[in-house]
Formats: sequence, structure tokens, C-alpha cells
Amino acid sequence: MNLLRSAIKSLQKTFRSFRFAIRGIGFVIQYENNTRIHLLASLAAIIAGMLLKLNYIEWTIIITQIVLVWSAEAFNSAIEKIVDFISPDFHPKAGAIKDIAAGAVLFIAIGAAITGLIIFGHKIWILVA
Ligand SMILES: Nc1ncnc2c1ncn2[C@@H]1O[C@H](COP(=O)(O)OP(=O)(O)OP(=O)(O)O)[C@@H](O)[C@H]1O
Repeated sequence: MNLLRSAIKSLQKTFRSFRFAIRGIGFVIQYENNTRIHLLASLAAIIAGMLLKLNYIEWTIIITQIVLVWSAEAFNSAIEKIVDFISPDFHPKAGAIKDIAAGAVLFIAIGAAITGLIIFGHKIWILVA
């Protein structure tokens, strides 16, 4: 009985954590300017993938890239919020921290764009060649 009760409690805790995490994704979508670009790029990649009939390995790579960019953006947002909270006034170090976090997103986004170019470019090349 105790075991069942603690299992239910831990399940409730997990659901609660999920709710908070989903709320966090909501914050990222709501407050971050870049998410519109990510949303458009993600949709474009998914539609292109369906039109070009990607195989399962190509889908896995594309989905991984999409998830990586979204995760990086979420971490970047969290870092921005922490900096704004700790250092609401202008400080060179606060600026550097934000720049580095934004650089990480750019790094991953460039990687995702190159990966997309290789996969979709190859598919289009086969179609037109
Ligand atoms: N407290 C601060 N002190 C010094 N420089 C800052 C500070 N806050 C922001 N900056 C500088 O301004 C840049 C933009 O900061 P901001 O918080 O507006 O990020 P953003 O990328 O525009 O955010 P968002 O994703 O919300 O549009 C930072 O990368 C940093 O160079």
C-alpha cells in the first residue's frame, strides 16, 4: 500500500514537472523574437522533408537538428532571464554572458542550416540530375 502511494506521489511529481516544463516552452515561444524564425524554419524543414520523401535516417537527423536549435534557444532564454534578474543594470560582464549564450545558439543554428543544405540539397540534386 505504501509502495503504491509513493508510486502515485512520484507519478504526480513527474506530471507536475512536465506541466512546468511545458509552461517553460510556452515562455520561450511567447517572449523570444527568434522563435518565429525557428518556427518558420522548422515548419519549412518538415514540409520539405515530406515533399522530398526523406528516409528514416534523414528524418532522424533533421528532427535532431530542429530539437537542438529549440533547446539552445530555450537555454539562451533562461540565461538571459538569469542575467536580467541578477544584473538589471548595464554591466560589461552581463553583456558578455548574453553574447556568449547567443553565440551558442548561432553556432547550433549554422550547423543545422548546413545539415539541412546537405540533406535537402542532395535530395534536390538527385531529383533534377
Ligand atoms: N545588463 C546588460 N549589460 C550589458 N549589456 C547588455 C545587458 N543586457 C543586454 N546587453 C547587451 O544587449 C544584447 C541584447 O540583449 P537582450 O537581452 O535584449 O537580448 P536579445 O538577444 O535582444 O533578447 P531577445 O531574445 O529577448 O530579443 C546582449 O547580447 C548584450 O550584448
